[in-house]
Amino acid sequence: MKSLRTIALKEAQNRISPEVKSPSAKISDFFGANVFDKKKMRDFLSKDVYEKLISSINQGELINSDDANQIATAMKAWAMSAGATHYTHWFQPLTGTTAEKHDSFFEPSGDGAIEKFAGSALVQQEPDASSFPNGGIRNTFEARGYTAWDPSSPAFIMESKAGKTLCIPTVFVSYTGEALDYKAPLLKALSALDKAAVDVCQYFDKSITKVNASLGIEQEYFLVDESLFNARPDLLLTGRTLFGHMSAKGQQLEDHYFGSIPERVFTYMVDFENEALKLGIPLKTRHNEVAPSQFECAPIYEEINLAIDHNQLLMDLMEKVARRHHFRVLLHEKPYAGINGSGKHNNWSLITDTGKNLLAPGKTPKNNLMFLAFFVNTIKAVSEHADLLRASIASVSNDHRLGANEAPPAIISIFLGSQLNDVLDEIEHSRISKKIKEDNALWLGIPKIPQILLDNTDRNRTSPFAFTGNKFELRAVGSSANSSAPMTILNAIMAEQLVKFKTEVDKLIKKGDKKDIALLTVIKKYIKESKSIRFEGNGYSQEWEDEAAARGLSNIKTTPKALDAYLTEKSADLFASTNIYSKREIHARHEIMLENFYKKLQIEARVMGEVANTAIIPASIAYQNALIENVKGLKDLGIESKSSLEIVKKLSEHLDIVKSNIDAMLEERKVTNKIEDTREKAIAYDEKVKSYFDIIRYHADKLEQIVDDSVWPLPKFRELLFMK
Ligand SMILES: NC(=O)CC[C@H](N)C(=O)O
Repeated sequence: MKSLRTIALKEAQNRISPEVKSPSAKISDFFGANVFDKKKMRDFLSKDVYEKLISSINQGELINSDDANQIATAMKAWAMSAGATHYTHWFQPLTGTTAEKHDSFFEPSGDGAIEKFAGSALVQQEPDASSFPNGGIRNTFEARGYTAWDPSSPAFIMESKAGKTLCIPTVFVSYTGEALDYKAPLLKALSALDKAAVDVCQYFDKSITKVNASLGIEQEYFLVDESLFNARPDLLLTGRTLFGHMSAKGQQLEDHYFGSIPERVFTYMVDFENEALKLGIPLKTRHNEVAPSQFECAPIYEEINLAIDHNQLLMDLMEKVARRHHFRVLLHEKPYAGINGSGKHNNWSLITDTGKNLLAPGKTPKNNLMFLAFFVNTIKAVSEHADLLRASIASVSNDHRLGANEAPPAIISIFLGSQLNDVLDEIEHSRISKKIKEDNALWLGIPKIPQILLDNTDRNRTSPFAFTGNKFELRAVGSSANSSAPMTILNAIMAEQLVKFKTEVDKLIKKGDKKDIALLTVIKKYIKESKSIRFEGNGYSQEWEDEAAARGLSNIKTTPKALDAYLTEKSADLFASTNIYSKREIHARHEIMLENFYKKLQIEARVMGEVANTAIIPASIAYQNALIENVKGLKDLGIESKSSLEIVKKLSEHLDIVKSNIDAMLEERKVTNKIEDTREKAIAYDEKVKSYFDIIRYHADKLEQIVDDSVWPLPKFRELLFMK
């Protein structure tokens, strides 16, 4: 019988890409075609209701049930005119993926049938899905959960060959009102940030009434041929390779990054981009990434809630469209040990309703004071809550990625670039005279910030949080993550920080300081207090680990311990003051994250055992048997040959180590599974069960290098990485 690998290799060699036709040569012709956007709202709604909906989107005003009915009817009319038969609330439970439960518009009525979609069905639903992670919040006897419409993210139509579905973005909360998803806390953090930032903006510009966070998400991913993927149980079940010797050629020639995009991949990219563009996802960039078979796409930045919905939708689309091309997309942070992993770099900024980017240095010194206020408060916020930010990007898969191959280390630090570092140093050491009467004299005290910063594109890739000219880039986020987790924290800590800033500035003003002097005094104080978080050097070096320790910065390398930061008193104060998590909610989330962590390791350990026992060991023994025959045959002929015998012995050595460690790991799992406390269990999985992975893999990979290539059961790295 032919092995799955042999069949897969043959299939992978004969791929023909499906034909991809763009709806139009001009993207603007079809951009947002499947979105119930403002233009369509205007077409389908009365002027009065349209305006109410817009003010609900902008100001969060409530929509009454009559208006909700009208909006639902309009949405249904639009969706049906586009061919949709069903609708669903679309939400982001704590599984990490998106969730949907379709209902048809169709309803039997009297002697016929009608298509119906009531306002109540738009606004709220009760998915009878009691099996989402809830960390103990929902017992099965009170399993109700509600999805509630988020008007700030427009409804859209998901297309598939077999049908179309109207999707309504929603939050997901329990019967008792606790958040069970990623979106609800994010919206709360954004609202806290809006208020705090507007208050600070008032020092500079009274016309600002709203501040939105903006986000541009770079998405890295790997592609692998579907047949090869299916022949690797580890990829299929865990999203990463648990075995595999690195291919002789990997990324050492640096010939993949920004290289010419392979035709088959390009066709796939155009296909998913078209789907994304129709859904209003403003994709702009595509390129080869550093590792072989690794790629990246990036949209233009958007309001943050929308940007995150779009990224979640994009990941779903990328996976769906990949199947049409006989590809599988790997969103795992580290599918292949030894080469670059994948990140989801989050480019974050703050934008006012007057169109000003608060993290862009201004043209005039006055604008620069405003910039400095937001810039320095960001640094201060991160320095105060570095551990929580670290926790927010923690996951079992990101643990593999952090600290190597252009991914930042677990130590949170901020890279500013030399120019802005100099500016902050100058302010720190300047003397602010309280006697200054003339505003102009004060401006002399503020160093000039060059309007065009030096080219910042070649930035420090080892920094978790880097300033890039007019935004901060949180590079630590993993490629498979829902950005809401870190963005909820980033916006919440910024909100808390801005409130504190305002309190301090107001105090000085009350004492008689001029406003600008008060602002500068507090900014200067923060620069001093947050100095230890700033770092420009190589984040991978031992010197940095040592220096960071001396500075008192944490370096928590693994998830179960990093997650502790969610439960500190400092974090509890933050969650309470910004209203993003109740105690019950954060404990539930903490529990869910720990469970997710150990369950994924449990699956990996099982897959390792299974693949080693049923594929690697049998293939190695079969080859060994052939060699034994050979040794015997040679002996019969009176030929003295050492090489076959040596290989037989080597095989035995590696086989024994693989087998004994698989058995020992199984025993360790049995013990670990009995641990009741989730945190302890997660730590035991990490420190005990996982500690077997390396040794098992090392010897299995040695076997791969010895056993006859034609009988090796698993597609090899060179095939996974280079066949496309
Ligand atoms: N060139 C890059 O920016 C590589 C980034 C890297 N892939 C990461 O894990 O974040």
